[in-house]
Amino acid sequence: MTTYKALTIAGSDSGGGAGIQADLKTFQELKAYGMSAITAVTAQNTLGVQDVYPMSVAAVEAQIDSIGADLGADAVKTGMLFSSEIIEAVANKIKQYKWERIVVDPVMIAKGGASLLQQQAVQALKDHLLPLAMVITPNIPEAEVLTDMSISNLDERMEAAKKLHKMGVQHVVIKGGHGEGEDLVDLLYDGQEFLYITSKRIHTKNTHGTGCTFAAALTAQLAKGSSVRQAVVVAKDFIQAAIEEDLKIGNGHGPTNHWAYHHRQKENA
Ligand SMILES: Nc1ncnc2c1ncn2[C@@H]1O[C@H](COP(=O)(O)OP(=O)(O)O)[C@@H](O)[C@H]1O
Ligand SMILES: Cc1ncc(COP(=O)(O)OP(=O)(O)O)c(N)n1
Repeated sequence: MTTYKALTIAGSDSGGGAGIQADLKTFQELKAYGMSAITAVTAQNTLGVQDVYPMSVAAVEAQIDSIGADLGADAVKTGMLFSSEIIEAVANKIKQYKWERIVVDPVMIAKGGASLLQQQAVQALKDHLLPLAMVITPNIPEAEVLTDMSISNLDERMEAAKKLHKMGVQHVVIKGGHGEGEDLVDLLYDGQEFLYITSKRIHTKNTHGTGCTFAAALTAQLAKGSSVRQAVVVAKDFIQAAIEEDLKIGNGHGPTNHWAYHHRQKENA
């Protein structure tokens, strides 16, 4: 049996709904072996982010080296990177280990408004990491910051996807959670065609960590050899199940249910 390996380079969420914790749970549910390099520790729960403790660049590099020198990775996801120094170090390590299946989730601001990326680090993301990305998965506000345009309809989202593709990203997924209306569209652009992945909006406040979970599912599928298009479809099914069967824990925006997708697969088998 081949073991497929997925690495997440991201921040830790003590509440377990987003960040490294969401990524590792998702990798496990999709049968990819999960590994991590922690860029920052957040004190966080369903009510918000209480504190952020960034790791040193040396600590981030050392974790990646431990993995690169021994286990290797079939796909890599980046999440909260916090500073331009960490972004540059991560980009250099990705190049050093010649990792190619890279999913960049350009995490900027948590649901409660806490900043997870310093403002001055946006340029470093564009200069150093986007050209290495097989897929980038911004939500609408993140796509607006990266493209310096405002996005209020699907046409503008398509224009933003083209701009991001021109920055060197191979595939762009602009997620639709922050859009308007009952129909929710995640948009995939591969440089030639657009694919619209649609679903009904689920009315719940328990959406903490949806972006991390979606990108982690995508990464797990890429680690197993899926095409980007197939991986996005599975990731959408994974997050849909995780939101539909939310856990109703905590007093704020609760986490999604990372075992719901697998549970459904077993029930339908
Ligand atoms: N209320 C919802 N109902 C159904 N799917 C949702 C809902 N909110 C988010 N999603 C899905 O979760 C994923 C993350 O979306 P989004 O909220 O845009 O990103 P982020 O969590 O990074 O802000 C996307 O696949 C999106 O379609
Ligand atoms: C440590 C950490 N990383 C990323 C996020 C953002 O997660 P996301 O999936 O975008 O979900 P919300 O925070 O917007 O609910 C985070 N909160 N913490």
